[in-house]
Amino acid sequence: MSRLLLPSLFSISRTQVPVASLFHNLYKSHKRFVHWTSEMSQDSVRSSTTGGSASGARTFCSLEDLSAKKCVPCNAKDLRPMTEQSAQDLLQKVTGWDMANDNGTLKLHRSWIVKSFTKGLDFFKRVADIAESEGHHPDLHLVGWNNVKIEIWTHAIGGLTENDFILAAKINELQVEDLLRKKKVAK
Ligand SMILES: C[C@H](O)[C@H](O)[C@H]1CNC2=NC(N)=NC(=O)C2=N1
Repeated sequence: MSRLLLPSLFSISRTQVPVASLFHNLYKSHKRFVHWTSEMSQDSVRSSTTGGSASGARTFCSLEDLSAKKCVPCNAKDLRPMTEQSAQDLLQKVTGWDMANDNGTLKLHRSWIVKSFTKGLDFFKRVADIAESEGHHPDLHLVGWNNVKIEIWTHAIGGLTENDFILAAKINELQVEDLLRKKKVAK
C-alpha cells in the first residue's frame, strides 16, 4: 500500500509544483490585466474631461451630443481645468451661456427673468433634478425676486471641465417657457 501510495504522492507533489507555478503565473497575469483595464478606464476619463491634448483641445460634437453625455466624477485624480481657448470653443455649443473669469476661475453663467419668485424656485427645482442625476451642481441665484442667474464651474479643480458644458447643455434643454416672463415686444 505504502509503495503504491509513495509514487502517486510523489507524482502529485511533482505535478503540484507546476500547478502551483501555473496558479502563480495565472494570478500575475490576472493582476496585470486588472491594472491594464483600470489604466484604460482612467485614460477614457482623462480624454473625456480634459481633451486628448495638453491644451484640452478636442473636436467636440454638436450641442445635442453634449446634452446626451454624462458627467464624470469630479474627483478623478488627474482632472485639470480646461484652457480658456478650449472653453471658448465649447462655449459655441451652449447657446445663451457666457463665460467669466472670476479671480482666475473660469465660470459659465446665464440669466433668465421669471414670472415670479415662486416660478424662480420652480426653475431651480427643475435644474436641481438634472444636477442630482448628473452628480454635478450649479450655483443658483434668485435676486430681485424674479432674476435667475446660474453659474457653473467644477469646484473640485477650480475651473471648467467638460462636465460644466454638459450640465449647461442639459439645462438648455429644460422646458421652462411656462416659468419665464414674456419678452416685451418693442412697439
Ligand atoms: C465627489 C464630487 O467631487 C462631488 O460630489 C461633486 C458634487 N458636485 C459638484 N459640482 C460642481 N460644480 N463641482 C464639483 O466639483 C462637484 N463635485
